Amino acid sequence: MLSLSVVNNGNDRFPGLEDREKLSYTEATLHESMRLNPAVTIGVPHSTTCDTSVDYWTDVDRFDPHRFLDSNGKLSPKPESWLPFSAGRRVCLGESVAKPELFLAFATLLQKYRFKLPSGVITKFEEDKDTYGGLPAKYEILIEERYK
Ligand code: HEM
Repeated sequence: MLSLSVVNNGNDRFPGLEDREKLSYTEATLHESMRLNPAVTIGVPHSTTCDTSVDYWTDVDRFDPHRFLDSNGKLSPKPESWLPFSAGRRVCLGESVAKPELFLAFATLLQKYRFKLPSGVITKFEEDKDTYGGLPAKYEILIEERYK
């Protein structure tokens, strides 16, 4: 598995789409984030879709990017129960645009910054009940520059 620091190669370039296949863990992390907190709600509570159903995933509420990787650390084929872009007639027409864009933004942020939890802060993966659209509940994070 290649790390973002290898892609960084002395901080002289941003991650590109050519790195996508090599950065399987980064891609798997995005998949897992979208499984638990999809960016688009589809008119039914996310808890009723198979992305978060105990019938389709082991330890369904645990954040674990490894569920999208094979034994060699490569990205596995997309599971049928992974549906942040929906499926069938109403499938998202922008999936092939959104996924590479998300990869570039996420990989660039992770390459430049280190994201940490301040001591004593606990992550909250449940939805913020005060906002519409399934946004995650608010909690503090620390962001540090990796290279100065
Ligand atoms: C992370 C980003 C995105 C996610 C998670 C997402 C997810 C979805 C979902 C779940 C639906 C189905 C909604 C429903 O059935 O009610 C949908 C529909 C759609 N999406 Fe996206 N989307 C994303 C980005 C985009 C982008 C960037 C575009 C355009 C370039 C796009 C274009 C569309 C269109 C046109 C539909 C309607 C398809 C139809 O009903 O015929 N989406 N999207």
